[in-house]
This record gives sequence, C-alpha cells and structure tokens, in this order.
Amino acid sequence: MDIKKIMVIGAGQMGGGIAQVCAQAGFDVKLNDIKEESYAKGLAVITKNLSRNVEKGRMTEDEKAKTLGRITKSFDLDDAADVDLVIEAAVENMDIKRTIFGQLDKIAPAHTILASNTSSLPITEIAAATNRPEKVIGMHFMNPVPVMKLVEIIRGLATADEVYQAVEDMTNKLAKVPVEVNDFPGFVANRILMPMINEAIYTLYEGVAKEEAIDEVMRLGMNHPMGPLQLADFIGLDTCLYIMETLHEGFGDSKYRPCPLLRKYVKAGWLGKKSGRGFYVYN
Ligand SMILES: CC(=O)CC(=O)SCCNC(=O)CCNC(=O)[C@H](O)C(C)(C)COP(=O)(O)OP(=O)(O)OC[C@H]1O[C@@H](n2cnc3c(N)ncnc32)[C@H](O)[C@@H]1OP(=O)(O)O
Ligand SMILES: NC(=O)C1=CN([C@@H]2O[C@H](COP(=O)(O)OP(=O)(O)OC[C@H]3O[C@@H](n4cnc5c(N)ncnc54)[C@H](OP(=O)(O)O)[C@@H]3O)[C@@H](O)[C@H]2O)C=CC1
Repeated sequence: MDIKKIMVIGAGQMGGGIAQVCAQAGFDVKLNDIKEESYAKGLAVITKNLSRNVEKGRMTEDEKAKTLGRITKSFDLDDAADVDLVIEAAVENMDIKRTIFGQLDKIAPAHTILASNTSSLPITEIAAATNRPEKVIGMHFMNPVPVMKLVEIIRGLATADEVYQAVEDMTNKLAKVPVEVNDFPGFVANRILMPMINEAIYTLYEGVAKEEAIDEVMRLGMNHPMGPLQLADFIGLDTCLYIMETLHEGFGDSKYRPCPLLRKYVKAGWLGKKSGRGFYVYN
C-alpha cells in the first residue's frame, strides 16, 4: 500500500502536530476542522514551530515554505475522496468518532486506511461504524507530536496485517518509533499514565499536598520532565476525564474511578492550558 496523500481531521493540539510532521516528511496533507478559527489557530502553531526549526538551523526558509505548501485546508469530509490515509484527531468522544468514520467510509476510496489518534477509545468499536473494519487502525501519537518519538499502533479485532504494515512503514517515514499494541481500554500508554495522573489529583483532593508540591515530588524525585498535574493541564483535563471514564467503563474496576475534583474542573470549563486555567493559571 503506497501512502502519498493524507487527511488529518481536527486542527487542535494533536491534529496540528500530526499534520506538521506528515508535511515535513513530504506527504501532502489536507487539514480538516469544523471551524475556520480552529484551523487558523492550528496553522499558526505549525508556522511557529517551523520558524523555530529555521532559527535553530534545523531547516531552511525554503524547506519551511515547501512544508507549509504541502498543507491545504479542508472543512468538508468530501475532501477525503482522493486520500490514501485519514488520521482522525477530533475530540475524544465515541459518538463523534463513529459519525466521522461512518461518513469517511462512504467518501474515501476502497483502498484508503482510516486511522484514529484516539487516546483510549476502542478501535474495534470505531471500526464497526464502517464497512471496512480491516482497514481501521489506531495511530496514537504523543503530545507534543513534533517532539515525542512514540506512536502506539493499535490493532483492532479485524485490522488486516497489510494495513498494520503500511501504517508501521508510514510511522518510520515520519522518523517516529512504532510500537504494536492490542485493542484494550487505554492501550498501554494511558492505562499506565492516566491512573498515575488521577492518583495525583486524589492526592490534591484529599489535601495531602498542594499542586506545586505534588509536581515537585514527581519531577525531582522520579525525574519526570513534568509533574503529573502540570502534565494533566498540558494534555487537557477533558481528555484526561474521557480516558479515565473509558478505563472505568472498559474494565468495570473501581480502581479507575475518575477523581471528583477532575470532574468538577471539567464542569467548570477549567480544561488546563488550552482554556487558560486548570490546576494552574496560564496567560
Ligand atoms: C494523553 C495521551 O493520549 C498520550 C500523551 O500524549 S501523554 C503526554 C506525553 N508527553 C509527555 O509526557 C511530555 C512530558 N514533557 C516533556 O517531555 C517536556 O516537558 C517537553 C518536551 C514538553 C518540553 O521539554 P522541556 O525541556 O521541558 O522544555 P523546552 O526546552 O521548552 O522544550 C524542549 C524542546 O521541545 C520543543 N517543544 C516544547 N513544547 C513543544 C510543543 N508544544 N510543540 C512543539 N515543540 C515543543 C521546544 O521548542 C524545544 O525545542 P528546541 O529547543 O530543540 O527547539
Ligand atoms: N491532548 C493530548 O495530549 C492527546 C490527545 N489525543 C487524542 O487526540 C484527539 C484530539 O485531542 P486534542 O488535539 O488534544 O484536542 P483539541 O481539543 O485540542 O482538538 C480537537 C480539534 O478537533 C476539532 N473537531 C471537533 N469535532 C470535529 C469534527 N467533527 N470534525 C473535525 N474537527 C473536529 C475541534 O474543533 P473545535 O475546537 O472548533 O471544537 C478541535 O480543533 C482526541 O481523541 C484525544 O484523545 C491523543 C494523544 C495525546
């Protein structure tokens, strides 16, 4: 399977980063969102990241211009009619993802692979919204995408071997490291990471220590680059809550219950860095 043209759905922090690394690797990318302002915000971040690469001598002005030239805007899923791979990075919501995949199945050519960057939702259930479950796969990038090397590649129940192979080859072309994972709630990354973040939120909720203290313990004591509350703000508290709910529902085990403080913050619209306030305040 020869992948040349890609569509990325969602121009948020993940979709923008995925579009950037795909365009840098020479792929033509259609970047799709539902709102003009979300697309513009996503493109501005990509442009800033590429300018930094030029300043640091990692790419020339000409390469920056060519990379940006490979990204085109899209507000219509019909634009998937001539792509070889779709990478969906819209919000972490099963109904929205199933609707998008159902529509894509009708629009995209038969050979097109449909991948989701979901951080925890079952690939098998997303695939069941299509008539091509063998061509549906998880392609889970890490945040910030331009910096982090890992891509978890998740095989749904029906994912074909040649589809897995094509996505693994494509990941290598992006200079990322693919790791094969089976389809269980939270896969590997978030099954391990998110309960730690949730426990840090419980530690705050129960008054064991303040935000800065909890983060400092994990930064200085365990050499984590960011403390868990800072990382939760960076990921997005809405996304953290969705992931905990997926783990809780998927395993039916109370050890995955989301901390009430996490729910409260999300209900308040305190979503972390992207909304200007979470466990910390951002300008
Ligand atoms: C929720 C999920 O489903 C899965 C997930 O993604 S979980 C989250 C996984 N990610 C992590 O755990 C990230 C943990 N944090 C880190 O690794 C680091 O703090 C970090 C890489 C984000 C920043 O590193 P740092 O050394 O503290 O800061 P800083 O010196 O500013 O940045 C290092 C480099 O990364 C770049 N960088 C930092 N944030 C960036 C961003 N958001 N986008 C693009 N580049 C970024 C910087 O530009 C800098 O690059 P150069 O100096 O080489 O040009
Ligand atoms: N945040 C993280 O650290 C990580 C997140 N993920 C996963 O990546 C996905 C995206 O997360 P993230 O980038 O953080 O979220 P963001 O909220 O930053 O971005 C989501 C984007 O998708 C857009 N969008 C919403 N619905 C649609 C739709 N129907 N069609 C097209 N675009 C749509 C949103 O537009 P608008 O704002 O206008 O609503 C927004 O621009 C989620 O599945 C998440 O779980 C995976 C790895 C890490």
